[in-house]
Amino acid sequence: MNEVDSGSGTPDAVEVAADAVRRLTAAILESRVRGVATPDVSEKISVLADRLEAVAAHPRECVTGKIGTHEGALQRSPVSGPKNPVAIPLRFEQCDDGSSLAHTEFPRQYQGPPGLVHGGVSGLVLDVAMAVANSAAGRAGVTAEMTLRYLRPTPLYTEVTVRGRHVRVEGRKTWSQGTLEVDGETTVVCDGLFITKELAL
Ligand SMILES: CCCCCCCCCCCCCCCC(=O)SCCNC(=O)CCNC(=O)[C@H](O)C(C)(C)COP(=O)(O)OP(=O)(O)OC[C@H]1O[C@@H](n2cnc3c(N)ncnc32)[C@H](O)[C@@H]1OP(=O)(O)O
Repeated sequence: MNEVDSGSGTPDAVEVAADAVRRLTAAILESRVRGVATPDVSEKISVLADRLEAVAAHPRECVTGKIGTHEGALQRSPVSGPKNPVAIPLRFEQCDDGSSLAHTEFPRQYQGPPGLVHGGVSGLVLDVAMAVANSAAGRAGVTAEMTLRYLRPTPLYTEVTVRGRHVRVEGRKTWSQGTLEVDGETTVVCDGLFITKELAL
């Protein structure tokens, strides 16, 4: 089993900052924070945001490369990216049979119904799990269709196993399947159709 490249091993300053923002996001959502989120704390956070925004490149300058191949795609991904503060982040491994595998716990910021993972977030994660398996099979492409079946609730702060596998191909079409599992039980199944396409971004 190989870890799919989603980080350098030793976190760099951006990864450390992204992780701190992730913790901040979860903490801001906690009701207990209301008492300490004084104007002073809020102002400090806003000052930092202003400072970084002032030196950040325009978003359009950041987008480079081709889908499935460009360096850092997984590092900046909204699912697996250690450099992306909105990412969980998930560390995918590629199994010997080509499927993708990751283990995670979803924190508060991914909540849908109380205590449960938002269904759209499950879809987001499974899209990437399938895309990683497709890329490993040399079938990078874009998502054309996803059908999600929510079989059981997926709880927050509980270990969730994420799997993606490549099912079959026909011309430019690739069918794949992804699952979320908790305690060995499948909570969400996603069937996806991907169309092979190189994106010149
Ligand atoms: C070692 C491992 C390292 C891995 C390291 C890298 C990992 C890297 C991970 C990155 C993870 C990012 C994963 C994000 C994945 C997204 O989020 S992609 C973003 C969401 N998707 C999109 O934006 C797609 C938008 N749609 C489009 O661009 C176009 O509609 C499409 C899908 C490309 C199709 O357009 P097209 O190229 O003109 O193709 P077209 O000729 O219309 O159709 C081709 C065939 O597909 C069929 N088709 C097209 N659309 C559909 C549809 N919606 N439903 C059913 N059939 C369809 C057509 O009927 C046609 O079938 P045939 O006639 O050939 O039988």
